[in-house]
Amino acid sequence: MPVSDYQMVKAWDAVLKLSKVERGQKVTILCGPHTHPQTLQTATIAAQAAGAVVTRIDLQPINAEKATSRDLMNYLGETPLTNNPVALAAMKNSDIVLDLMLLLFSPEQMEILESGTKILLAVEPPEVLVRAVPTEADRERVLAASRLLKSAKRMHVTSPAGTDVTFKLGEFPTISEYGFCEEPGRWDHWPSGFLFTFANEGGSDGTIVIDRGDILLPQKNYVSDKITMHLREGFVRSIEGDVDAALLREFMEAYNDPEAYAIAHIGWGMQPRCYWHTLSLVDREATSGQDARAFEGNFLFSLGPNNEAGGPRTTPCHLDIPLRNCTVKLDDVVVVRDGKVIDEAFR
Ligand SMILES: O=c1ccc(O)c[nH]1
Repeated sequence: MPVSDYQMVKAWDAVLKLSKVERGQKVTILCGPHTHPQTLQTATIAAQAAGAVVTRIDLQPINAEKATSRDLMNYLGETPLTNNPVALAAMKNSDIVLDLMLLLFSPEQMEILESGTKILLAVEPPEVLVRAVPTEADRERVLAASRLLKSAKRMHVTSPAGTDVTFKLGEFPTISEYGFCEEPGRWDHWPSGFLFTFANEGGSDGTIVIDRGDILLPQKNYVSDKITMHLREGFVRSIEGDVDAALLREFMEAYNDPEAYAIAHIGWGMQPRCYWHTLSLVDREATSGQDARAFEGNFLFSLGPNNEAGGPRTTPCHLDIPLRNCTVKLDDVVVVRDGKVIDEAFR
């Protein structure tokens, strides 16, 4: 559904207020040729209305020859900010960067955050952004769940499709995403509403079955036949199935990088305003798939880089795979049962 400029400005007003953008603060808007013009224009208006000093930095895209699609998360790590000290200095001297370009998982992003600058990623189209404007209640609920995840030593995930996988936890921090940045040095992604940690190095073992209807990102498709992954000591050792499995194998082989098969972040979705079904309604290239990452009750696992959490892996191959109908246990507490979040577990 089309979004009016007025409605999008109001959405940015809410997000900037939740992110504590105050009069006189420095807001830098990072964009590129793929940035949605309405998102850019309304972000600029809302930042000015908040009394901020607004700078727009427009960077040219890179990696076209390396990626196999135009999806923003098809090739991670190197970004247009790599080897650009001018733009990096501007962002390290800002209070908040509104990232309408996508820096995700880049060393430069880490450097900007370490300087105390906040970064809010927002690359979904306006109709998704206004549907999932974040709230304080989202933050409270995700943080309640993250307190449990932070203390867990083991995650066990099962499903009727045949998933039975165990992850050892504790080496890496827990990352909460609720759509705004209220603290210096915080990164978040609007829309979101999910949380994850990273499995201990070498600490993932078992079987993951990607069932019919589960989603592959950045492919942004619902798999039509089961894909079975066998994991041992933190790496996917085999990917079995029919055409979907063959497509996934070739996608990963194209990176020619053994780190692409490493388990990365693992967690679950808690956003009731994001849905499993929306990917069936949109042009795949119009979204980065945040509905799929955030929908309530998914089990989301990823493969590839773990530098975001301080790990050693920076492979550009990054897969996010949300599964339905899973049961997720932390130590002996069930936090998701058959695809339904158990809020009582966090109280
Ligand atoms: O918001 C995001 C997007 C991708 C990802 O892997 C994590 N969080």
